[in-house]
Amino acid sequence: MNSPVLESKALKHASENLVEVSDLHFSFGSNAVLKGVNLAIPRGKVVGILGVSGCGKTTLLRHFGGQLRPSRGSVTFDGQVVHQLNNTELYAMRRKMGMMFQVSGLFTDLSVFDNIAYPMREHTDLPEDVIHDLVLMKLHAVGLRGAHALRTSELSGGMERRVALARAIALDPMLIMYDEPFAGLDPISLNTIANLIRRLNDALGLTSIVVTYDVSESLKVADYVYFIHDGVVVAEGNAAEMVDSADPFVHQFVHAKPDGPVAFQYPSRPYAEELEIPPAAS
Ligand SMILES: Nc1ncnc2c1ncn2[C@@H]1O[C@H](COP(=O)(O)OP(=O)(O)OP(=O)(O)O)[C@@H](O)[C@H]1O
Repeated sequence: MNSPVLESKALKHASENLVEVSDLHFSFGSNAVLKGVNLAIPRGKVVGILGVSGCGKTTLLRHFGGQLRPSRGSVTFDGQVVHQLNNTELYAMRRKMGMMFQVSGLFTDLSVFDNIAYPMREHTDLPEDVIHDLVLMKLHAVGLRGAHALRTSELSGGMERRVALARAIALDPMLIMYDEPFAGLDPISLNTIANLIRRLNDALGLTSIVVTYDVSESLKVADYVYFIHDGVVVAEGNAAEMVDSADPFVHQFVHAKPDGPVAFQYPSRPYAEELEIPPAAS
């Protein structure tokens, strides 16, 4: 039996992490995407989840919100095992999570104001005058209070993403998940989004997960990063540890080397065999 000291340490550890992923497995048909992911997201931190395109980052995020069900292992959010929740519990849990995707998903026929007000009107009984003030506060936080009357078609890509960010924090979530928040942005907008991720996390007491293939940006904003490759976590650490890491995978990724553990060449037969060159006579 565990000693009380060990037990209390284990409990303390559990409560320090808002999300815990344990031995997570998931396949799309015969395509095994997650093959035993283990990671923890501590409360109050910005955590980066990095990996090449197609390595399963989005699939992992979809387990956090319970949109996908693991074939083995589990995701625990705020002490609750996500795949064990019933629909009502799942719905309540999702209200504690905000999401911002690469594609903003804003309603194009609504104004900026109404896009932010939408989740408040849908999920709360707040009176309109309170919603009005809250929407302006959320827009102010992303620097776009003055843009509240614009239609989303009038926004630049960077502004659109900031509106999506304001909407993601509309219901004061505990956790905010960003899926490729930097993709396709010009350098200034990219910096703005990166700064906002950090500032909002700290000012609002959030926990943030940034899923991306953009190593340099994520190392600037994240307290801690995990590298995913071939369905498992292959490296983890803080930004400084990752920059100095001698691990071949991390080195390739951080220094953007075209070849390394992630091969430039798609797997193939030996060149000589393919070109049908006969072996040299001995
Ligand atoms: N709905 C789906 N049905 C079948 N296969 C899928 C589905 N969604 C993703 N996949 C496959 O699962 C694997 C992981 O995809 P996923 O989108 O999670 O990767 P990712 O790391 O987020 O990539 P990206 O950075 O390009 O978005 C890929 O091989 C992809 O083709």
